[in-house]
Amino acid sequence: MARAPLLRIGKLCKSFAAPVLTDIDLAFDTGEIVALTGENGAGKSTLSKLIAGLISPDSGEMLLGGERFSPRSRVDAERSGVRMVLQELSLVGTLSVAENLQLGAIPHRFGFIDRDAMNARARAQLALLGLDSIDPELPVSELGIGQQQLVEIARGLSGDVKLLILDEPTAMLTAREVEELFRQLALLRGRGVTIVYISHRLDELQRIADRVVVLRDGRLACDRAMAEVSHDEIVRMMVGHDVHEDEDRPRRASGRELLRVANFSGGLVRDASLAVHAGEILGLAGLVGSGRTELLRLIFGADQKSTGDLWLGGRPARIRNPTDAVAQGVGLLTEDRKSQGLLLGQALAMNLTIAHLSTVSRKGWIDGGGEERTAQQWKQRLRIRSKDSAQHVDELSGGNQQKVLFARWLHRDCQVLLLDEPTRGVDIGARADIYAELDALAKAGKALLVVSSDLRELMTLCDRIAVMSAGTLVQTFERGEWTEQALLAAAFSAYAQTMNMATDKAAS
Ligand SMILES: Nc1ncnc2c1ncn2[C@@H]1O[C@H](COP(=O)(O)OP(=O)(O)OP(=O)(O)O)[C@@H](O)[C@H]1O
Repeated sequence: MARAPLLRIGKLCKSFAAPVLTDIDLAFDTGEIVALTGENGAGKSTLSKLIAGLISPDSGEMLLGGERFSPRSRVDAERSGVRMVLQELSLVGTLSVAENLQLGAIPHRFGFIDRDAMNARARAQLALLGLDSIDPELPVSELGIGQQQLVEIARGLSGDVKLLILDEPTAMLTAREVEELFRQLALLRGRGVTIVYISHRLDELQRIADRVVVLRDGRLACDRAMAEVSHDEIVRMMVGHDVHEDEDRPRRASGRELLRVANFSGGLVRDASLAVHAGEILGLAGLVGSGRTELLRLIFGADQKSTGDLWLGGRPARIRNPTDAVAQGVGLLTEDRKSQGLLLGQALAMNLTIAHLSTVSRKGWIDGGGEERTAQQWKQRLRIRSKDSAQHVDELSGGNQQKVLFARWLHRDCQVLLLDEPTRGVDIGARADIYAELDALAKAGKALLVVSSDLRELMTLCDRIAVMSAGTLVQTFERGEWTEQALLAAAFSAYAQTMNMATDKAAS
């Protein structure tokens, strides 16, 4: 007799202003990894939030282990063994790793926090993901962003977990951390945990998942064994057409120098020098934590440099803060869209135009009609999905939020654009759209400096790639010169040197 699935979903529907999920029928078996994918705004997070009790369906039903399952809150779902790790980090930076792991259930003894018990429990939780090297007493803010993401996942593993939903879990992880996560997920599957894995990275899905579920416009477009479907078929089911990315195009012709930095130091960054010319895209590769984001922030004036000189358009310039940067034609698309970029409680239109208010205001007053026309134009051009341009950005899907930030800087029409992980959380079709926009910007004579953890992305987009390692710019490659292996070797080089020095010292 066939075993009943762990979770069965029948005719599930959810609308906000418009239908977001329609008649979803699905079943998840015990101990399988299911890939959940689809375009930005297709309804993946909404489906997961329904399962995890964060929101309630309008109609339809769920059965968990054969019993009716209608969680009224996240805690309610967690009591039944259903947990979700959200796309955005929700850790409290000032609290320790252990405190974050046990928020809401911190052990007490004689009325005082029992730190030994708390740290011991935290160590056991971290060990579940092979994170034995993380000190549970460290404040979370002192961990790199990849490690914070892993702590967030470890938190999802506390208690008795039957079903674990991971929303874009690898967006901020290094290749090594991804491997470790995959190893641990395979172990969890072996122990009978069902894992729903949401991602736009199809290569990862193909490696890890047993089954693939594709949502398209809130409906089920595919539910098949992963081994039966090809990469191209999944893309077609997601976006409705083929998507091609061209890694072999020639180098763009570049013009005069628009940005030069010399001997920049500050934070992690040491003595960094580079130049970007009109019409070219310079990539910044390196491991997570190598100082790429920090370098962009120093250039933009978001962090203060200790040394360094800067030239814009060939002239010496000073950028003391982001306002200075924007006034001088320099924009920064941030990696952490929630804390550093988006105005969450504000309308999409406002978020789009905030960096260039003079285009939508007259005599100091916002021209509502102009703002609306501008917003419509960008919505169409980047295919941003929202009810209307008054919708608050926190109601948009993650990928659509990213497109709003990108549109903001396109609208600002900067001469120099710094982009940190520009396609994070963006679906495959939209990614190709963003590549085309970046290409058009370069062809229009802008200078672009792009940080990405995805080497294939840099190899597709860039004319040159500079590699950072442990805070230093170690090598720059021209298009045609690089290989994936050479870029990786450069990214590891400064760490390898430090290790060799430490080994030599220990030996002598
Ligand atoms: N609280 C809300 N209020 C109004 N609309 C919402 C709300 N939450 C989600 N939506 C809408 O539901 C649709 C589906 O969003 P959802 O976040 O589920 O998409 P997704 O497939 O997870 O996208 P992504 O890949 O970008 O994360 C979007 O159009 C979004 O604007």
